[in-house]
Amino acid sequence: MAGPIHLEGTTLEGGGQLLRLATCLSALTSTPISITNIRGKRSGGGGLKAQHLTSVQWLGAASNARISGAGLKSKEITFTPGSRSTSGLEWRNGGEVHIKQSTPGSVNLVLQAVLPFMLFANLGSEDAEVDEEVRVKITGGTNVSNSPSCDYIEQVLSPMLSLVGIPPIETQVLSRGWSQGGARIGSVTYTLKPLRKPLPAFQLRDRGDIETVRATIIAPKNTEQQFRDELDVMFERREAEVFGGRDPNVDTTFEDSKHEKRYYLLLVATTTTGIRLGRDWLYDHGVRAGKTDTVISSIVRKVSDDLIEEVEHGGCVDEYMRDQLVVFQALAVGKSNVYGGKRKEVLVEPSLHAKTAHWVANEVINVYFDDDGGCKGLGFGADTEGSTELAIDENLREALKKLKITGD
Ligand SMILES: Nc1ncnc2c1ncn2[C@@H]1O[C@H](COP(=O)(O)OP(=O)(O)OP(=O)(O)O)[C@@H](O)[C@H]1O
Repeated sequence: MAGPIHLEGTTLEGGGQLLRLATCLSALTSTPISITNIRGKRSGGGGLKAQHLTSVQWLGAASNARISGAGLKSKEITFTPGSRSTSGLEWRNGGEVHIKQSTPGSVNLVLQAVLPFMLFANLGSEDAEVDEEVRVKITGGTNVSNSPSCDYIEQVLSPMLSLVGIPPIETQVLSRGWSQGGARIGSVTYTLKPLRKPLPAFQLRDRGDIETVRATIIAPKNTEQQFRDELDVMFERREAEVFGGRDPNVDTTFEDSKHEKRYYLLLVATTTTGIRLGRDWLYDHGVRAGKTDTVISSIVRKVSDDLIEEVEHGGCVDEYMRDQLVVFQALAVGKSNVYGGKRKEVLVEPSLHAKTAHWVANEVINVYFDDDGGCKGLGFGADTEGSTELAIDENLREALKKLKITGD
C-alpha cells in the first residue's frame, strides 16, 4: 500500500494555512498525509501552536483519524483519516459543536480549518439530516492580527460564500477576544447549513461598481468622534478613488473595544454585483498621551489605501478572499473561475498564501489551478467526481474532429 502523501511545511508561504488546508482535505477525502517542518518559515522555530493543534485534533476526531506526532510545537505529523462513511454525524452533537481554546489563538483560523469539513462532510452520507443547522461555538481571539476577524467573516467571507453557492453563515460575537499583550479570550457562534448537494462550479468574473462602503470601528469609547471625523475627511477627499463617479454611500458603526490598546478598523466595499472587498487593521499598542490623533489618522490612512488598491485592480476578490476561496474551487463540481483583477494591464498575481493553497490542493486531491485563477474541482460528493462536464479523451476529440463531430 502506498504511504501517506508527504508535504514539506516550508513550501511557499510555509505557515499554518498549509497545515489547515492539508488536514481538512485529508479528512474529507480520507487521504493519509504527513507534514514535515510544520510552519517552517515562521519565526520562533515554527511547529504547532495551540490554535493549529486544536484544528488538527478536531479534524482528526471528526474523521476518525490516527494522528501521530501532534503536540504543542511539534514539527511533524502523520494524519491518517478513517473512512468517512464511519464518521457520519458524530461531530455535530445534536447540531452543536463547541471548540474550546484556552489561549487567544484566532477563532477564525480554527474556523478556516474546520468549515469546509463541516459544510461538505455529510455529502453522500445516507443517514445525514443534511438540512439541519449547525451552531459552532469557538473560543479564542475574535480579532487577531494576520488572520480574518469575526467582522471580516461576517461582512466579507459569508456574503462571498453565499455568492458561490454556500448557504449564508450567521455570525454572533458573544464576547471579543483580543490577541497578545493583555490577552482576553472571547467567543463567537457561527450558524451554518451543511451542503445538501455537491457544490456546482462558480464564476466570479464581474466585479461591478462600488455601491457602498461600510466602516466598522472598534476602539476605546472616547475616540469615537475622532475616528468618525477622520473617516469623513478621508471619504470626502478620496470619494472619486473609492466610488468612481457614483454617489458616495458610507455607513459607519462604532463599538467600544473596552481595551485601551485595541483600535480596529475594517472597511468593506460592496459592488453592484454583490462582490465584497475588505481591508482592516488591528492596532494593538499603547498610545502615548497626546498621540491619539496621529494613531487614528494613520489607521484610517493605511486601511483606506489598502481598500483603494483592492478597488483599483477591478478583481472580484481581495487578497485574503483569494486564498480562502481556493478550497471551495478545489471541491466544486466543474471549473470555477475567480478573477483577481489587473494592475497596469497585467493580471494580479495570486498572493503567496493563494499559491500555497493551490499547491496543497494539487498535492492532496490532485486538482490544478491555472494562472487565471481557474480550477476544475474534484466534484466532491458527486457520483462521478468532477463530472458535470462530459469527459472526452483528447484522442477521441481529435478523431471526432476529423469526422466533423465536436465533443464540446
Ligand atoms: N486581515 C486579514 N483579513 C482576512 N484574512 C486574513 C487577514 N490576514 C490574514 N488573513 C488570512 O489568514 C490566513 C493566515 O494564514 P497563515 O498561514 O499566515 O496562518 P497562521 O496559522 O497564522 O500561520 P502562522 O502562525 O504560521 O503565521 C490566510 O488564509 C490569510 O488570507
